[in-house]
Amino acid sequence: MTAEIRTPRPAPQYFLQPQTFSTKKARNGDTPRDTMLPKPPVKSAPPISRIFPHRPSIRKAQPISFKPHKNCILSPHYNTAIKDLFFDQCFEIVCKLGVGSFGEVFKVRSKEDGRYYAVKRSRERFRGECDRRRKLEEVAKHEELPRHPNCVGFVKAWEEKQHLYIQTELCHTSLCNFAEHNHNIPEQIIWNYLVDLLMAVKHLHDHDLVHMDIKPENIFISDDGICKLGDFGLVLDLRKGVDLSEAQEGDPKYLAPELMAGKFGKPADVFSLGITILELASDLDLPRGGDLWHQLRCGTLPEEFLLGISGDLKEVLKKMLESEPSRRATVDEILNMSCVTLVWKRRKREQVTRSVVSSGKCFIRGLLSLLFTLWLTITYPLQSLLPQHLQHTPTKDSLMSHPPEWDHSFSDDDLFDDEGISLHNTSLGAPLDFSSSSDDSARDHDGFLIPHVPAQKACTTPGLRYHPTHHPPRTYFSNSSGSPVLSCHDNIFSSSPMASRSSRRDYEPNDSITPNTSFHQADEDMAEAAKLGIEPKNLMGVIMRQTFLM
Ligand SMILES: Nc1ncnc2c1ncn2[C@@H]1O[C@H](COP(=O)(O)OP(=O)(O)OP(=O)(O)O)[C@@H](O)[C@H]1O
Repeated sequence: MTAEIRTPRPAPQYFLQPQTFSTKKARNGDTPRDTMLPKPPVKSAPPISRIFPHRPSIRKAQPISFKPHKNCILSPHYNTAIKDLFFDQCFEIVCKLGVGSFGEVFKVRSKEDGRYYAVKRSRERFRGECDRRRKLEEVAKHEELPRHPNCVGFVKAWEEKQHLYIQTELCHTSLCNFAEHNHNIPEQIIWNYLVDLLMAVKHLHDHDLVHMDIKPENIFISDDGICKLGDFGLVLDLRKGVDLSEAQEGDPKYLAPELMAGKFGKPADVFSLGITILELASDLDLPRGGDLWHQLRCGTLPEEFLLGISGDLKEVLKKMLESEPSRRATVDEILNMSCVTLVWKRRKREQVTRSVVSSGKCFIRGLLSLLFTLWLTITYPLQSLLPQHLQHTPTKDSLMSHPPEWDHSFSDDDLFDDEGISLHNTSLGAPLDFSSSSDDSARDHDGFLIPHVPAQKACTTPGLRYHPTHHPPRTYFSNSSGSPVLSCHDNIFSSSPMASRSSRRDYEPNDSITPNTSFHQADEDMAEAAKLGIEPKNLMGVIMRQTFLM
């Protein structure tokens, strides 16, 4: 028998490929970064009715929750007798935010609390019970994650007409969109985002959860510039033991090398975050495969990726992109690096300040509502003691059924009251005089009392002519968007913008008019009013209006 002569196997060589990365700036947004992800293949499945012949069709929206004691009422505003979808009944759709492989995401305004949210609606109907269960997994994973300021907050989920809806906190944009439209991002911002994301990943890892799909598309930026981790569809719960048949790896571009060998664990998130930050800092489209892809996973960071990046950031990136998972730094180790700790402490301070401010706002809102209720409780019984014609004080009910009308599309006319008084001219400085209020002519067309305002005190803006009539001047306060939102002295229940335009003003060209008075100004006005002894009724008007606006 002749021995088989074996020639040595050739050493592996990567195919030489044209470079698979380009600068984002060079593309200048002309071509999309990646083509839209393809829809999942539709296998020619038999109709659902044939697979589940006896499955009762669910017509109404069904809440989805995997928490045992969660209140399962979708919304008190939902009328199941109406054919309209729960989504249409309870939300106003503002715009479509984006489309992913799973679904379409809409910016919506909840009719229940008036706040804005993002609602993701699955693109395709459930293709059977298995498909439905798989999609609902995302809800279970999102729900089990404890809340954190650097993770996109989950609100609720429901299914209707074979579609899954997930309502979450609304963010300003995704990191992917941000990077597409912003080049040469200052390193300070990159440090901020890195630390925000490290805090999010730390939160997950502290709960033995692994995200498994960290990439710019799954990272969001809030209105106040905070980076938040989202899309928890692939999260692995290490406490439940990793079932490798269930585990799914994310986008190959951000994939940790050990995942190719089926080693799932926390270091994979560190690597994906490292690639994400490298992409942001270098402004390059990183490769999805090929030579460079392998180089990045062998611990070699090509110099061309690191141009213009500070030494500190390079060091952090090298630790995060270590090829061997056991040698790769953990999130805690990175957070403890002195250059990161500095930013971490600052971001934490900012976080605390933000939460104190928002708690303060909530507290003031609660206090003002309480004050208003107290005021109603005290004044309502007293009213019966007043002569009949003075008994017109609005009740809370009438307030709710006739909320103040805000005119957002205000013109020059709106900056002046009927008598030509600048609305900026805070006439709260003038003490109100109810002495003539017993006269019917001192009531407006709705029958509300109109206080008499002495002209000299009311008109303090030079260059404005004021013709005192029975109408009081107004003070407008602004909301954060700068829209005029309330007027103080005239009765809020009759503050129709149309009524305010009933007569023309006299306007001098050199009038210096500022359309709005800020809340800060409003506080000063209230203090001024208190000094001058303004009636509580008017103060309560101010308080109520502020309560509505907070
Ligand atoms: N909470 C949110 N706030 C603002 N915009 C959002 C929010 N969630 C999603 N979007 C926008 O919608 C787009 C699609 O969302 P998302 O990536 O979550 O969908 P998806 O179907 O889960 O995608 P994929 O599974 O492919 O990651 C995002 O790129 C983003 O622009």
